[in-house]
Formats: sequence, C-alpha cells, structure tokens
Amino acid sequence: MKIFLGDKLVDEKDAVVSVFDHGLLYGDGVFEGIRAYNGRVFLLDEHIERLYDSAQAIALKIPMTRKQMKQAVVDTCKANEISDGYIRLVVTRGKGTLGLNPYLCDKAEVIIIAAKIQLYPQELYDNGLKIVTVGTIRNHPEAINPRIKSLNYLNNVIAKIEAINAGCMECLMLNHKGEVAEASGDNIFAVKNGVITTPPSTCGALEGLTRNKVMELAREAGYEMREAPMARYDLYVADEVFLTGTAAEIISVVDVDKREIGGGKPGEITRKLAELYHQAARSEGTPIE
Ligand SMILES: Cc1ncc(COP(=O)(O)O)c(CNc2cccc(C(=O)O)c2)c1O
Repeated sequence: MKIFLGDKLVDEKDAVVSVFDHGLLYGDGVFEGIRAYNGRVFLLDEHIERLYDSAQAIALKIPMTRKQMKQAVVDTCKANEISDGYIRLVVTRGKGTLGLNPYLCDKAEVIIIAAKIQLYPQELYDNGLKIVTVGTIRNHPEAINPRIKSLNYLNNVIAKIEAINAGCMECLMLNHKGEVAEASGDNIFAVKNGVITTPPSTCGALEGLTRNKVMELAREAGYEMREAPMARYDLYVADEVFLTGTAAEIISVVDVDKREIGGGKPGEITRKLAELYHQAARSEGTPIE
C-alpha cells in the first residue's frame, strides 16, 4: 500500500510519524473520512473545504493549497488502484516537544490513506439499528465545537463505549441543553407525517456532508426538509429515523431507547433517500485518473 506522508507517496513500511507528533500526544489535528465510488472521489471539494475550515478553527496552517490537497487525495487513490474505497485524510500539528505549546511544532504533518472499504454488514441496512441515549453529552460548542472535525474523538469514543456496553452498535448523544445532537459518528434524521427533520449543526453536531447531500436530494425529490432542534420525544414518536455518514451512508434506526420506530423495520422514505444517494454517489465526484 502507498501512503501519502508529508509531501510524497511512500511505501506503507516507511509511513511512520514521530512519537513527538502532537496528533498522537494531544489529539491536536484535524481529519476527513472520504469515499470513492466507481472510480470517483465523492464530495471531494466539500470534504477539503471542511478540512481547511476545521484547521482554521484550531489555528492550524496546512502546508498545502486546497488544489494540492485534492490532487494528493486523487494521486493516493490512483497509486493504490482504488475505485471503490475509503480515504482517511489526517493533518496533525506535527512534531513538537512533550509540552502542549503548538507553536513549538515544526510543521503540520499530512497523512492520506486510501484503502478498500470495510462495509457495514448488509443485515444492518436490511433490519435497521437499535440506538440508546448515552449519558456522555456532545462537547459544548464553546469547549471543542463539534463542527470541527478534529482528532479529538474521545467524546465520541466514550459515547460508543456506552452504546456497546448497553448492547447497541450506535448511540444518541444529546447536547448540553438536552437536545438531540447526533450519533457518535453519524448525523440523525427523523420523518413524521412525510416531513423530514434533522438538527442544525449548531445543536452540537458535525455538519455532515452526507447529511447535507441527503437534505439536497430530499428537497429535489419534493420532500419537506427541515432543520430544527429536536428532543428525544421527536425521535420516539417518529414514523422513521435514520443516520447518515460517509462510512455508513444511510442506515435506518428501528429502536430508540426501547421505543420501536416504524413497526421495527426500515421506512419507505429512508429507503428512497438511500437509493437517490447511491445513484448520486456512483455518478458524481472527482475522477481518479
Ligand atoms: C461526529 C460525526 N458526526 C457525523 C459524521 C458524518 O459526517 P459525514 O457525512 O461528513 O461523514 C461523522 C463522520 N463519520 C465518521 C468519522 C470517522 C469515523 C467514523 C466511523 O464510523 O468509524 C465515522 C462524525 O464523525
């Protein structure tokens, strides 16, 4: 496997970073999870824009232009003959001292891994997920804003641990006001009487690119698509609930805190949106050439 490291492609065995890298020592850095479908990188411009916004938000200077970064993603896919795959793009603060001071780090470290996709079991899409509300709330926006896709994922990891300990694969995280935020690694939507609602990212969620694409597809298909703060009640009484994310794509939720949703099976609007999403994913995107 070839890894893009620093400013060039290297063999996997040579892809090493310093133990003094602040991405490792402090989770100081940003990242993107991107997918390639049918020889095209999907939503590449949007992912790169969010990467640079996240970097800007933590005062991290990426030593490459957006254009160079996009090309590096495409080149890494090409070097690994990826047509359908998952790309992890990481930018750390770089090698520094054992102290916290980011200004003592030499230069941001860029890492791009393009790998075969590890799909979720088909059974989960066919039957839907059960999720549970966890006690760990989503980071307060004035602490680490959840809109920053940073390497600081302990908030999400702890939530995931609580979900698994409760016998669920995913969880519902609330924000500091007790409103619905998102899952540990996906955005959440509810459908009620044909109206589709998702929390605004200001409610403690990452502004997901799959979320945004699904909103666009829903509106184009003529559905009423709203962004509004939600309570757990709105999920409990929904006709359909689903999650969205680059890795998961669109996956039904059929049980929230032991409240059965939609008769315990994936909903019709969820299925329709998943179909529209897959059509878009396989026909749009930046060619890997
Ligand atoms: C907290 C959070 N919220 C929503 C999403 C969905 O965003 P996109 O639609 O842009 O992908 C994410 C991203 N989802 C994500 C990121 C990293 C790992 C995993 C995993 O499931 O292993 C999932 C995420 O990490």
